[in-house]
Amino acid sequence: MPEAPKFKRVLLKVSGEALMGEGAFGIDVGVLGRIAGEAVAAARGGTQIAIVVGGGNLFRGVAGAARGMDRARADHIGMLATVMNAIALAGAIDEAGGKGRALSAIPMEALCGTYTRARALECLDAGEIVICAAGTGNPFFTTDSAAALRAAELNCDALLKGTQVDGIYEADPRTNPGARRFDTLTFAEALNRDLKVMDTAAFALARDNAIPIIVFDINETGSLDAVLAGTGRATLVSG
Ligand SMILES: Nc1ncnc2c1ncn2[C@@H]1O[C@H](COP(=O)(O)OP(=O)(O)OP(=O)(O)O)[C@@H](O)[C@H]1O
Ligand SMILES: O=c1ccn([C@@H]2O[C@H](COP(=O)(O)O)[C@@H](O)[C@H]2O)c(=O)[nH]1
Repeated sequence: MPEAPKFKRVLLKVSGEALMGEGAFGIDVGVLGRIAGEAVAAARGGTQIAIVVGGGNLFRGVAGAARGMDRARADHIGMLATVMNAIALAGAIDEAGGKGRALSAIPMEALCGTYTRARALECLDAGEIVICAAGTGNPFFTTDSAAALRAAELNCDALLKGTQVDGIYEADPRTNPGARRFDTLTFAEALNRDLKVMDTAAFALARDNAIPIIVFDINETGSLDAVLAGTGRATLVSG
């Protein structure tokens, strides 16, 4: 008999930047297909998957604001970037043999469904992979906060942050190659150390709702499967 999945339902945060692959901008269709395939395999294994996708491969509001744009408008553009990624990911999931359902926090019915909690839960229970687009639907937030929010309201067992690094370090490992990596952290430690891998609002929301966060490298083939099996290289934030 196959082993019961460790998690019944998870929220997977897919880094926008990861979708660039080796490129400097945009979507690498090969990377998109691999991530979609891994999500479909996980869903077939019995874990319900809701995804929040970032937009860092296309546009970040803070970058627009730094160049003189109004921050709220820049964030609107950033949220649209996440919708583009969500539509692409839903298509790749369909091509991988699953059913991808993009639901946007900002209604745009010609392109995808509108996110409501009830609709997302209905789709998840029907075995679909739900991609929550447009973040929280509000400027001045990030998709990490959106991931924590959706994880809480969809009663997810864990928030899996699939990013560009294989866990949380004492400082950004991409600019501090000597930084020490943590296998586990408490929420208090993560917040007190002001680790920049995820924003404070996201850590706090996950802590307040007792949702463990697992940070792992989504660029690594098979990493999602390993994390779901509890064997992957990752940092677990809990407590
Ligand atoms: N203490 C730290 N430990 C690990 N990574 C860190 C740390 N501080 C900063 N980082 C950086 O944070 C990045 C992840 O943050 P961020 O959420 O902005 O990007 P992302 O996951 O690629 O999402 P997106 O591209 O969608 O915005 C990592 O790739 C890493 O370089
Ligand atoms: O709730 C949200 C989520 C995101 N944004 C904007 O989108 C971009 C892309 O998201 P990342 O988390 O950086 O990948 C973000 O920079 C914001 O500009 C938002 O406004 N509200």
